[in-house]
Amino acid sequence: MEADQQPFVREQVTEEASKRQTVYATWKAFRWLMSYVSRHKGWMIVGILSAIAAAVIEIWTGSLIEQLTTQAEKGAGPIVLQIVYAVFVVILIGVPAKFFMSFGVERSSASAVQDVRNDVMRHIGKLRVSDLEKQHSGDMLSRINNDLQLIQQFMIRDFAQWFYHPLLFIGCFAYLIYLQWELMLYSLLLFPVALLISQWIGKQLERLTEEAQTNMGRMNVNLQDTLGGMPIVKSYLLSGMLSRSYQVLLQLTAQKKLAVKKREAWVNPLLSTLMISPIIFAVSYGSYLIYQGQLGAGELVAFLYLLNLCLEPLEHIPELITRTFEMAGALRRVSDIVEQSTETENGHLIPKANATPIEFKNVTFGYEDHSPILRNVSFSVPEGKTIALVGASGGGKSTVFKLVCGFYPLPEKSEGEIRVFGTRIDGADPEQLRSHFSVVTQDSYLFSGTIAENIGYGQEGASMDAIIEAAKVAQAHSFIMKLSDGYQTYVGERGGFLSGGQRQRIAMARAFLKDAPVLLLDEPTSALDPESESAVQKALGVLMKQRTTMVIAHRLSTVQSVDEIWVMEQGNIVEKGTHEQLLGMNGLYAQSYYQEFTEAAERREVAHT
Ligand SMILES: Nc1ncnc2c1ncn2[C@@H]1O[C@H](COP(=O)(O)OP(=O)(O)OP(=O)(O)O)[C@@H](O)[C@H]1O
Repeated sequence: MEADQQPFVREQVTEEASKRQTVYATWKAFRWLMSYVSRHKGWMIVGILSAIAAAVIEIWTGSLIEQLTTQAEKGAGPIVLQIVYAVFVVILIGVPAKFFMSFGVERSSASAVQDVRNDVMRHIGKLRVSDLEKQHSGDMLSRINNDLQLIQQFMIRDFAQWFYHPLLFIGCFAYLIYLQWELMLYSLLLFPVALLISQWIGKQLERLTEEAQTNMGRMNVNLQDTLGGMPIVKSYLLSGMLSRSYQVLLQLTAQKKLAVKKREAWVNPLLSTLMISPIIFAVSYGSYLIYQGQLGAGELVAFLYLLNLCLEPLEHIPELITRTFEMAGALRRVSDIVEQSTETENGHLIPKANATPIEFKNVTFGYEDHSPILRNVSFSVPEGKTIALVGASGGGKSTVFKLVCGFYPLPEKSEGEIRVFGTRIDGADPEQLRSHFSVVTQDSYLFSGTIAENIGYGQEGASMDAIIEAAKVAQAHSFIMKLSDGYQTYVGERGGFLSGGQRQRIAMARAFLKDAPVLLLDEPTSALDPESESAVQKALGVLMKQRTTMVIAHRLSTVQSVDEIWVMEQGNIVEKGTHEQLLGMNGLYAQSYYQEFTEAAERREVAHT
């Protein structure tokens, strides 16, 4: 029996622990948000003080009305008139108080949320590539757009109400207790029930909203995949499948949102009814007291006015609680982003004179701890030389580049080290590190914008002359000039309006402009037709001159003239030498070379027949 109960107990314990974690995460996220609000505390203080003033003015008006009815009952005409004037004056003072309550909090909250957006974006820019690769950009977008929108709405619409309504309630409540404590307590008989219901529902709404927001993130992921991979989606007839999964997510999100609305729909009328109950109780019991001669009719009128004031916040507070719970879920999802650790920024990477540009010493690395991709790799790339990395797919060639650029750190307990210009790169400033490299990959990324802008990204503030010069060296100038808008031609999303060869030459021009001492080329010509390839090869030849270069290549014919070729096999460098030396070794390189040579000859023969 005890053994049977154990899993149940364990489940309860983990549920308790996860609840505690959620509460802690919410509290931390809220403190994080408040740190932004405190940067704009001037207007926030104006807003909060005005909220307090507005609440005090409301209570003051109630107290004047109570005096008014009492004096009217006594027949004190002149005093009554004075009180009526006083009521008007106090009401007029209340108008600016309410304006500054809304405006002060809105102004400070809007600025705070703007800072949050900026900081979240900056933080994303500093996240580790290794962590970013594990998340989908669509989900990230959803957090930045949908979740931050929810937080913004809460801050602007609801935050000030948290100062105004509770204070109004406490003030009115205390005053009513002072006036007629017995009548007040009878009136509020059913009130705790309303508060309990709204708190219970609030928690459900928080959970449902978080689930709906998570689903919206997934919908974004789906949408981005569909739009981003449209040619593949269409050619593999995937649009039906993708739209079905979008529909499922949409339905799930709609269900969650409907569940939120359903709860609100039945709880709000119930709460409104419970809200009116104090008035009904007060009128009934108050009439009885008048009948008993213990209360004047005027006193009851004043009591009802103040009770109504007291109920106004109680009508809003449950709604405020539910919206706060809704916002808490979104806040946790946004603050999750800034909780993720960023790349180190403290170290410096200052090139030492005559130091080797790239050096690996006993580097063992795996994306997962248990399966190494590189095994005890050591090498150094001499200054001004060109080294080609070749080998079978999956051997770890691109991983070498990712490590050199510091995208993935070596494990802490690793005995290996990577040095760039003599300095260990772990702990080095990532921007300083990457300033030493120009990277050109197989599918170079072009940003939405013009050709000039895309080349200009190579060097901040580059002049148009420098951009044109770089394009000329990259063999791109002549095709750019043939385009209707020349350098101002819009390249489309990811450079979709240009051909593969044109995109590569623009990427090459960008690399020229960067003018970094080391070139990392990851199969820059493998996706090109022979004509584009020869143009890109020509550009590469100029780019590589007097620079240290590492080039990854699949086709061995493209790297025969480099200074040295290194063959990678299952995470090791197994052969090193010039093209001739490697052929002489008659090893893996020679086998691959002759196979490629034979295949090319066969293809030529087929083409001739
Ligand atoms: N981000 C990643 N997370 C997990 N595993 C990865 C990641 N990137 C690469 N790998 C794995 O590491 C191994 C080496 O990949 P790498 O890209 O370095 O090989 P490669 O020699 O450049 O291959 P190719 O010539 O096909 O580009 C592969 O088994 C690959 O699946």
